[in-house]
Amino acid sequence: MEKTQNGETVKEEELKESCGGGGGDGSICGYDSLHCLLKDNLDPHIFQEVNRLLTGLNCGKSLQPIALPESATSLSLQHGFDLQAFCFNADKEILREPRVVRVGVIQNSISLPTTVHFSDQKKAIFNKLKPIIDAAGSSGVNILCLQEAWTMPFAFCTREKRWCEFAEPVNGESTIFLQSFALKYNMVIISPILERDINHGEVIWNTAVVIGNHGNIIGKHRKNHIPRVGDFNESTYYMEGNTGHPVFETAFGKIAINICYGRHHPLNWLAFGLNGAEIVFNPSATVGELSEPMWPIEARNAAIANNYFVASINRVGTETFPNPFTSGDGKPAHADFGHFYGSSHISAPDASCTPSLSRNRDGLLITDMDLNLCRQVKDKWGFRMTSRYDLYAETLTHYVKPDFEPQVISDPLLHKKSL
Ligand SMILES: NC(=O)NCCC(=O)O
Repeated sequence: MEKTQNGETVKEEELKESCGGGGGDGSICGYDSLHCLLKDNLDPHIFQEVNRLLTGLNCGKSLQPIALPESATSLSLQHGFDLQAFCFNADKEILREPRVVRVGVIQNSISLPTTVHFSDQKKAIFNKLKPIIDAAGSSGVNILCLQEAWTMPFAFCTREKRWCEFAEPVNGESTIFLQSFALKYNMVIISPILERDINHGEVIWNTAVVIGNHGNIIGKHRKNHIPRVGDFNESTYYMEGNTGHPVFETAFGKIAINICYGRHHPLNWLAFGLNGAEIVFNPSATVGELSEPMWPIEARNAAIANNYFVASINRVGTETFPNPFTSGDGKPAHADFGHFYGSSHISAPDASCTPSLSRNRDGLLITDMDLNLCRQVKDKWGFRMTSRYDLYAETLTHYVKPDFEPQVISDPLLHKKSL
């Protein structure tokens, strides 16, 4: 039997080949994303309704795409990266002007096999990113964020210490590389790297460096929560961060970075919100088998609960390592981490969200966001006002004490034998 796929007729067997998440090419049944799959296969009026439920409405409408300059679209065609752009509006206010900021996020696969010389691997990633950053810059992006540990393969599954050689100081090679783009395009750039802290015994951290639009280093944030799940053996390499929950006040708004696994921790999201973040970036590296059903939910929920925008970024592709490793689950040793499913997207405080970038291709997602929306949603829903922080402060104060006992009221009849 034959079916339609991306507008073309294909055999049903071929379609099945690329389904099931783990399907050969990493696509979703041959489609870049769930959004593309639904759009191509549903009647337009049914798709409109499904889309309303899946991605919400912003100021009463589905998100509108933005037209980008030809310089950006031609770079995406020439280099084969997904390029999408949308606009989040806010209501017009009487006293405040709109505060529209253009935000970009980049997802990418590594560029060379993990067996080649480390400096060649790093250089190849730099070269791959150049045209994507140029597309962002020439589109007028104000704040750009790259994916977690973007300079390297996500080698932490191996537990081999040699990958520590990818670590660099905050003012190292990758920062110098990005500073020139920040200056050229008047753009704030968030650069998540494996950091080596030279002044403190050469300790390694998982860090996001915030580069200002003048090419200056504004500061850094270190990943607060380190995964101990599946093949994410990151605690072998670095410790929980010691930078708290900083919000960086930039020329384009107040931003924060919640690095990858931190997205599973609602208090982590809350703390960035309490410090006044308007946009929280979540640079990540995660694989389909582990987290894909959680991916569209957690970021969106954080945006809603904390009245800020969330930009979620995940790398793409399957990375294979020289030596097989085990997952400690009794299954055979293997040499790849599984498929990093991309699907970067942006969520707004009003529960609307963009479609995702591709599941298997590099991509640049650009959104205009009117930051006035954050306060408008606060005023409408009153989450901050009704939050009862004093109540929870008390609960947590008790909980962290060694003599804490859970507040449980048992039914006195629970253990009585029935007559
Ligand atoms: N990089 C990272 O923290 N990954 C953990 C896996 C997950 O949170 O999905």
